[in-house]
Amino acid sequence: HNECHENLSCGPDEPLIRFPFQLMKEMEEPCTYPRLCLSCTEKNQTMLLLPTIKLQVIDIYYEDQQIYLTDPENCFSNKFMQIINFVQSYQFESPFDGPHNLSFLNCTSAGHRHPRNRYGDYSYSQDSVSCPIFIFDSYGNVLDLDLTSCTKMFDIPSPLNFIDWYYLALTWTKPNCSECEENGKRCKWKTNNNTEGDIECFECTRKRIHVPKSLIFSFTGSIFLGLLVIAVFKSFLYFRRKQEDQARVDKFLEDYRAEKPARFTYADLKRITNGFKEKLGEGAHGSVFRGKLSSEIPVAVKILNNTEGEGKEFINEVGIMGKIHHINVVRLLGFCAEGFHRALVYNFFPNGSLQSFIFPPEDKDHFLGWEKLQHIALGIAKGIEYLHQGCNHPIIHFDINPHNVLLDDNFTPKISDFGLAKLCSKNPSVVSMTAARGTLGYIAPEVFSRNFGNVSYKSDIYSYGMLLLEMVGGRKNVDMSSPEDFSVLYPDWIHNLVDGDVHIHVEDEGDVKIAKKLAIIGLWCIQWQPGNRPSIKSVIHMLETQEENQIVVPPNPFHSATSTTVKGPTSTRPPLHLEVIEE
Ligand SMILES: Nc1ncnc2c1ncn2[C@@H]1O[C@H](COP(=O)(O)OP(=O)(O)OP(=O)(O)O)[C@@H](O)[C@H]1O
Repeated sequence: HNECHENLSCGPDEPLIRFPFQLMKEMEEPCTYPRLCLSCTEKNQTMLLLPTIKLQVIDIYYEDQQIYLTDPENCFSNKFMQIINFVQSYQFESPFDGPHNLSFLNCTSAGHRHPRNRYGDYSYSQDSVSCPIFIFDSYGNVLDLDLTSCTKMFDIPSPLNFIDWYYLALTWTKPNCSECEENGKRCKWKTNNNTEGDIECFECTRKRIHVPKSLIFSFTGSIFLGLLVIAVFKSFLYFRRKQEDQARVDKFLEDYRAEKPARFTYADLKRITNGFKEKLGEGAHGSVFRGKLSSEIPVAVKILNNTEGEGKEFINEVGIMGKIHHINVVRLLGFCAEGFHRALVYNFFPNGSLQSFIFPPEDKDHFLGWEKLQHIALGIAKGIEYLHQGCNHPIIHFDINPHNVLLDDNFTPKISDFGLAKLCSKNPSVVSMTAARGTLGYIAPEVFSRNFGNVSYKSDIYSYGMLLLEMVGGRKNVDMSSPEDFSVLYPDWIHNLVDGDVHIHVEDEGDVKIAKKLAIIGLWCIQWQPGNRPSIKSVIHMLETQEENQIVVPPNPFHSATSTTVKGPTSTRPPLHLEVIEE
């Protein structure tokens, strides 16, 4: 059914096919009343299918409901009865008013002009054998015909019109689509009609996909919402970036201000430490409490005992630490000096001091591992290098020991406790001392007694060496059981380790190398003569670049104070009851 197809036809010059006609395909069910069926030939001719015959369609005028037909075999007389039957049963009429006659002529030879197409091209044919009877319509034009060989058989009144004797013109009365067409509509057979041949009008509009309005609203709504979310997100990012910028500037300003330690009141400290609630530990100079600055920075507040030293420790710490900034040195954030209250405020380090991590390697639960120990040793050395050579005024710490090395979350060591430190002139090779100082076991001999040489930055090297050896051995380097007569235990033991006589617990070969390297460097650092100890730069160089077997093992100071022997355990020790020289 060509209900809406605009351009259905058998070929470019053929009439359009639409209601009430329908295009039949071959093998389709027979065309029965009220259907009017057309088919296409191979030569693209349009054929009207009557029950038993086919007539060629020359033209169809849908507005006038007229169809023009011709017989492809050019012999209407042969099909006259079928055509009459068809016209009557389908209620076709003649388009022209009034009765007229059809004359039947018997011709022995008749030269007819035949239409070849609907535009009036003609061809002549003469086939009086297959079609001896010629039908002549009284309306028709006979001028073109040669009827000399014809004899008239009979005349009959006819409902049909033959135009120019070769067109059959018919008007269909049913179905009548004029009403629908006047309203700009098309018509079609009623789908569930009881009376055959009934039609209904319909609008031939392009098929549209019906999208519910709600769907359109929700679609546009979601697009709008999406755009809104993107806009909000973008502005959120914009403002967050601005905030981050602002935070960066604030942090910079804060850091800039913090270049100099802040001054706190005692009330501030109370607030920071929440009334000195959480005590982290206690040292020789005071107690340390945990606290929090307003900006959520965790801090450790050291309340100094103000009974001794006339505030010297305090001045030392604030004076020195306020000036220095290094990743391996504790940062002094602030201080308090109010009446007799003295306090220092540092960054808080959750891992506490190195002392609490010095364990024998066998103690697997607490031992840090050799790699980490080497990393800590290197960090401390770099901190000392900074103090000795890196800042404006060289600083000798004088109290390097595991208590005064704090560890941050990543076990990066931070040298702390500058209470004994001394700011030196540009050439700190010789320092004047007023008293023996430091922590038992780590104090360089020359600090104890000038018999061993001048006090200098090499004193820190000695303390660092002892710290290294303690890290390797994981136990105390002095026997404190009889303080009157303490004995230095470590170096002898370490020498045995280096010689291979003592075995320490290691996981693999690499660990042995680290342990021996730390031990050898430690031994170099604790040479009795300050001049024999390496500078902290050489220590770093050895730690960073050299293999343990490339470093020469130093002489055993416990074998003889002046001995240059390189190897061999010793049983004799120099007297350790040295007189403290007051300067
Ligand atoms: N910044 C800090 N962060 C975390 N814990 C700290 C901090 N400073 C100190 N502590 C803890 O408080 C303890 C006491 O520290 P303090 O420096 O007063 O004493 P010390 O170094 O152990 O001894 P001394 O003062 O005699 O050298 C330390 O052992 C450490 O555990």
